[in-house]
Amino acid sequence: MKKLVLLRHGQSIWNQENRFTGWHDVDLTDKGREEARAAGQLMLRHGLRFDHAYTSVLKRAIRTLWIGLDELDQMWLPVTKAWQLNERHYGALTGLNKAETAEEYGAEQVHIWRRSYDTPPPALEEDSPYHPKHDPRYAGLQPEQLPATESLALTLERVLPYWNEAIVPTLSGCDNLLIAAHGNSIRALIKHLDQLDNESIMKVEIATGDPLVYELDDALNVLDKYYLRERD
Ligand SMILES: O=C(O)[C@@H](CO)OP(=O)(O)O
Repeated sequence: MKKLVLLRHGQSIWNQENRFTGWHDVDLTDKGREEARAAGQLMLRHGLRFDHAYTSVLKRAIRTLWIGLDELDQMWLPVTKAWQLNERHYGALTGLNKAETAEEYGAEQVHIWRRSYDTPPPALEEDSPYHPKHDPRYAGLQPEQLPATESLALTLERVLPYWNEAIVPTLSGCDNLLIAAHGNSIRALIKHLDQLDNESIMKVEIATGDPLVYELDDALNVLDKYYLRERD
């Protein structure tokens, strides 16, 4: 039996400030580091050790992974960083306060932007400093690969090919894999793994620093799924 653990990063500075974040590269708060440490300790207590780890190219996920692996004494682990595991791009909402945006546009509209399956937020202008074309970490990508906004559906369109082409071959050849990522890139993976329809995935929320375990057979069929804290 294989184990796949999905771990959302600990609280970030913009989570704390209640700002739309997406691809903006904001770090963890002290609380976020503590959440990452607690997640690592929880995995340690349950005897989890990994053969490989994946994360995004955003420091809140990378640092959560580092802290978790440090707790497991597995800092030596091979790690693959992939932009495809980034948070969904929040478009022109990036940096805005979520409560103030709800006051301006209405709670219903903001809920549609945040949780509808296929309605993306308004797109970023190309000259916005938040546009990924200005960020050297994406210099190797084609212009059409760089999002100016993303719905969950569009996020899935880049997460799923990466899952199939990169993660599945790795997972097929090992026992235990850790993915440290983001609320919406993890929701995209969950939609695929649990075969949820577009309606059901809207209700799925992912907490920070809360390891979610999938037990899989050799063909990567899901045998069981649980939050590790439920078994603590
Ligand atoms: O701001 C973001 O990038 C995400 C995750 O914090 O927010 P939401 O909860 O709206 O998906």
